Amino acid sequence: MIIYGASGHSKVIIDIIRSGRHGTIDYIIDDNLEIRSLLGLPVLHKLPEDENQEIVYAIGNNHIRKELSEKYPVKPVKALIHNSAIISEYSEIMDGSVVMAKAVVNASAEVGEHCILNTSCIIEHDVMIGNFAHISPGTVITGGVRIGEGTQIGAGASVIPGINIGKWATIGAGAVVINDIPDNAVVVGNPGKIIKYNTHQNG
Ligand SMILES: CC(=O)SCCNC(=O)CCNC(=O)[C@H](O)C(C)(C)COP(=O)(O)OP(=O)(O)OC[C@H]1O[C@@H](n2cnc3c(N)ncnc32)[C@H](O)[C@@H]1OP(=O)(O)O
Repeated sequence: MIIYGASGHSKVIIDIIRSGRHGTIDYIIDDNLEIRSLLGLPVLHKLPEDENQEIVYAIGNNHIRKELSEKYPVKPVKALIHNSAIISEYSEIMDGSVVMAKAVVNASAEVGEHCILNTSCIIEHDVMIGNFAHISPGTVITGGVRIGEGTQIGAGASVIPGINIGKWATIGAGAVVINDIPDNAVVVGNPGKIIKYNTHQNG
């Protein structure tokens, strides 16, 4: 398979793949011509000509990950899951998503395409997560929470059961979300309060 992006995030994805079960990495692609290798892998600067080549978008920015996946509609990889993650057989994680070490996904959770479930996040039962969302390290997403497309939940944040969080919102690091959150809202603190709204540029 091919990794698109030679960033810190792609280093963690390399670790997922090397943790087992996912086959081999052919090479990495990046626009930056100065980057020639990453963690012992070659970095090339053009897309594969074979449309059947599987690709994972190793880009942390949710908007850019979406734009790339729409611009280059090559075959996304099946979800990449670190060997130490605990994933219920009754959950679903869609193509292109990545699940870092020690993440937990419980029964009846549904995770969309090209999501990031970062290190040690907890996705409880019946949670629904839209495409291109990023659930940062150490977060706790409790039962029945819904998270819209492109939303980022910051490191260490918690969301109480049954809350609906809209699309392209940002929940700050360490926030505790106790109310429904509209699209594009930026929320910080405990209890979580809206401080502003994302535009495409800052979100
Ligand atoms: C593997 C990895 O690294 S995954 C990466 C995980 N990334 C994260 O968890 C990052 C989450 N991002 C944050 O928490 C950011 O601070 C954001 C998105 C909430 C806000 O960022 P910005 O838009 O740059 O806001 P800015 O820094 O200007 O802060 C605005 C106000 O909110 C406050 N604030 C910002 N973040 C937080 C926070 N997490 N908790 C409490 N207050 C906060 C600031 O103190 C400031 O308050 P003031 O106006 O009274 O001075």
